[in-house]
Amino acid sequence: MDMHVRTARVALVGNPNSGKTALFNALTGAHQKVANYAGVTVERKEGHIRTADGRTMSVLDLPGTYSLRARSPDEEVTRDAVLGKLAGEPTPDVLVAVADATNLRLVLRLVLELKAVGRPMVLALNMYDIAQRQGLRIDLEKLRAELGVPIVTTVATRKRGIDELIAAIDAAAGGLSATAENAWVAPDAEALRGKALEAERIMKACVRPPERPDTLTGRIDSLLLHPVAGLVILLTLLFVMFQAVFTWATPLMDGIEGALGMLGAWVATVMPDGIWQSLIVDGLISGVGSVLVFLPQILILFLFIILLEDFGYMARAAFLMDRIMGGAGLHGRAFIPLLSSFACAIPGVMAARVIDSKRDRLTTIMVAPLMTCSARIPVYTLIIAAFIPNEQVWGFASLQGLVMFGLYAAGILSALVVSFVIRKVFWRGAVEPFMMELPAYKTPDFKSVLFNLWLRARIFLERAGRIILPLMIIVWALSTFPYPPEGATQPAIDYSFAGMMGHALEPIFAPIGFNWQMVIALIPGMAAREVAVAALGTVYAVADPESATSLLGATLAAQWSLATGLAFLAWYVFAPQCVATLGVVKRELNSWKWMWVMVVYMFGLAYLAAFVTYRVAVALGAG
Ligand SMILES: Nc1nc2c(ncn2[C@@H]2O[C@H](COP(=O)(O)OP(=O)(O)OP(=O)(O)O)[C@@H](O)[C@H]2O)c(=O)[nH]1
Ligand SMILES: [Mg+2]
Repeated sequence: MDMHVRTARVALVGNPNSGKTALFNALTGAHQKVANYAGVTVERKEGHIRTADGRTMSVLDLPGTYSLRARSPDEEVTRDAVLGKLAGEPTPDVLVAVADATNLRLVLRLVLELKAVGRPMVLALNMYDIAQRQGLRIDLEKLRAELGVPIVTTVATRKRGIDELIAAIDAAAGGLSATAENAWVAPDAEALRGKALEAERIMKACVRPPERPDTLTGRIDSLLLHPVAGLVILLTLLFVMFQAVFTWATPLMDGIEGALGMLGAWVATVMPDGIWQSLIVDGLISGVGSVLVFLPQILILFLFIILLEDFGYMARAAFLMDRIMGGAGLHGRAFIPLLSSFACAIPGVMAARVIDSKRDRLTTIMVAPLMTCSARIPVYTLIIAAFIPNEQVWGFASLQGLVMFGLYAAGILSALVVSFVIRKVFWRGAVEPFMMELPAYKTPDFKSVLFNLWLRARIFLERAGRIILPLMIIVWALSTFPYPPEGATQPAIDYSFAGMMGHALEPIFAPIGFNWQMVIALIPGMAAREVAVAALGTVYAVADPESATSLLGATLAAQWSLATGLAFLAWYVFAPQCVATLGVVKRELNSWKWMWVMVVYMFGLAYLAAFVTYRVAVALGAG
């Protein structure tokens, strides 16, 4: 086959955290997730490069690996992609080995393994900016000669060396025969040792360490990883984060809330009273708007997370938590999936692919949805703002921020307890020690932080449009029709379909203090957690049109007892109210059984927690 007719296929292969995805984004203009810890990418992703003369090549971004002798599911993806064994996918024409230039020792061994595959190869020495800043001297000529592959230096985050890399890939693709067989056979321990020695020799011959070694990382680490000081710093950071979520966001939220209230009032004056006005004001503005208000808080939380990720702190936090997690029976690498679950359990469950042991992976997936995902933020903040007084405690901390902190802590603690129980009940055996490499500290890049934040905002807004909006139209319709009979004495909503459903299910939820309006909200809330907030907005707006233009929080504070509000919070720490997560759990574990185990145990915990909370609160006089 003529290589210049068919598009060449390129695969990016390298150690974890070497910048493969950053390079992929720079080459293709994609926006895949990049973060400063190992194991961010767990799936193959495809994109396209344009060469200088306008042809295209396809590129694969792959999970990081140290060897083609794959151990975990994500590493298998990389091995199979390199060897052309991935279903429906031809062997790549060119392998681009992506190396962290400051950490060549391990990647040289992988390069030697990749050479044995017998494909044309280019070595990208990425993070060259850091290598130069550290004063590391790499003899590129000698390295080229030793390895026998073309070498390009790159700085993926600044898009430096990208054109040169494309040219080198193009040149390597030009000279190949399309049918070359893969010469690779899985190396035995002996062969691997040989490769390691060879890599060591090349390393000595070509790389001279900096004259003044970098002591800053060591100095920062001795503080941040200190068993006592480190934990104090971690807790302080979390504390500041949750305080910020409440204090910084308030003015912005007030602004959005005010604007939505004005919009509703304006629509009410320009549209004639009646069904269309009710749909727009009660269904759309009150429903969807009650969720949109939470955008500032979500962005503040993500700003913290993105900054800490890029700086390289998250891997240190994992290191600090390792003893605690190990004690609870969690695998060291479970930290990454659990961390991702703070954004959303879906990427979290998928990230569990970095765990090689099947049982450890299952345990991690089973507890990942207990981490507080961002869809819970609207629920938590709505209820906290309505029921927890906006007071200072100890003179400096906001009580609302502390409650939020407590809810996050409850999620983490319950994940530890549940995984401990799974270990004790289902299987025993040693937990693998923590083996995550600590990345070098990096100053977060202003532009990419802003960009990541924008991506987050977009996800949130898209969910509001794609999931919440259509559901709110349904909730509105169910709460409006059928109309009450002549001479009805109760509010109209009592006679609607939603009212009937709510009243029918109310007895199940009465023991935990939920009223029928809440029951109605829980049903569409199965689609996604924040939908419950939107549904409450619509249900209360339909029930009392006067309240449509006032704040949902104020309505709830007037209608619910404190005990009910607290029980609702407790419910949301545990309830598995997200069909998308359940779908991903089913797919990743390839098992309906475990998905149902998750549904049952999480609803069980939710009911129990809400029950206890409600009863205790009532007993203390908050009923
Ligand atoms: N200074 C500097 N930072 C870089 C460079 N390339 C990547 N980074 C940063 O290095 C970190 C890791 O980058 P990723 O692209 O996520 O690494 P990866 O190889 O895809 O990692 P995995 O998917 O976990 O295997 C991120 O914080 C990037 O911003 C570079 O050339 N210079
Ligand atoms: Mg990646």
